[in-house]
Amino acid sequence: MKISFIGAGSMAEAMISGLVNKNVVKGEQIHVTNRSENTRLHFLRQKYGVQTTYNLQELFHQSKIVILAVKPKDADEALLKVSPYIQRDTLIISVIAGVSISTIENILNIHVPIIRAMPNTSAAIGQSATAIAKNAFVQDCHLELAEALLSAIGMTMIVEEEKLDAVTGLSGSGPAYIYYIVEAMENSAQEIGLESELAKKLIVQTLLGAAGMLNHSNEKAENLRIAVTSPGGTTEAGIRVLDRHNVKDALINCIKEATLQSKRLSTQYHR
Ligand SMILES: NC(=O)C1=CN([C@@H]2O[C@H](COP(=O)(O)OP(=O)(O)OC[C@H]3O[C@@H](n4cnc5c(N)ncnc54)[C@H](O)[C@@H]3O)[C@@H](O)[C@H]2O)C=CC1
Ligand SMILES: O=C(O)[C@@H]1CCC=N1
Repeated sequence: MKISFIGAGSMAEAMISGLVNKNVVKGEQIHVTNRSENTRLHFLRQKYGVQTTYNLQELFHQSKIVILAVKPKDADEALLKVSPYIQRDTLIISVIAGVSISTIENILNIHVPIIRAMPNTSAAIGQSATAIAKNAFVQDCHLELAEALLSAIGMTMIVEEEKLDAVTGLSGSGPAYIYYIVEAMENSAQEIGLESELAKKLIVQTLLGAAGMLNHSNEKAENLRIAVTSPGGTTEAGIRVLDRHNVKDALINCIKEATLQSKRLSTQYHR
């Protein structure tokens, strides 16, 4: 099976890394192109053994799956460029945020199966939370193919396309919110007198443990938080500061704003 990537940035690399490291396909079965940065293609070739080219005919020849991984602003140009090479039985998987299936259909102007997916960068270690939506030309065999591929980079769920803006705001961007919190934890470590290496280990295990608790216990996050918070204790003192700064509201607004931005992009790039 040959898989072609249009776009060779962070998301493409996360997916390539997940696919190759989980042995779903060999590196040489993956073909990659980007706009013009040959050094980036060279890097991916060296690291994952993928094939790279700027010859689109070669890229698409016998390619069963084409993964679109360019930025929303470049979608129009990239789709126009590749449209002459798309065959009716090519499965298109787009991870482009905020570009609707109908926009892709309108630009490609050919009846092809299209799956719009919203993964996140944890795909690199097989831990993406991915939601997918499909167009009318997607048959069971295409869905099976997409799920087999995407399950190698994490968990996949099928949703209505209208939910993908919210998915983008919540879990597509989600890793960044967590890293933002970790940055704050790392910064504080210095000030409270913990060396960065020790702090990093403690932080990462704390995240893994909390994620494991959320995954394996039947308790809601709120109850798990309450269980940590002894009356008159340290957590209570810390969380009081978060509440004073309305951090929960800020996070809620952050996710709503990211969702809105996905909707704005959909309008901006609608064709
Ligand atoms: N980075 C992330 O966490 C996630 C990103 N996405 C989506 O994935 C897409 C890619 O994001 P990143 O990898 O972060 O972007 P990036 O900027 O790292 O990579 C974009 C790639 O597209 C290539 N490109 C641009 N125009 C092109 C053209 N006309 N023909 C061929 N290649 C072209 C660039 O050369 C570059 O390799 C975006 O649409 C983003 O919304 C989706 C989920 C998560
Ligand atoms: O920031 C972005 O636009 C992309 C989509 C989800 C994560 N990164």
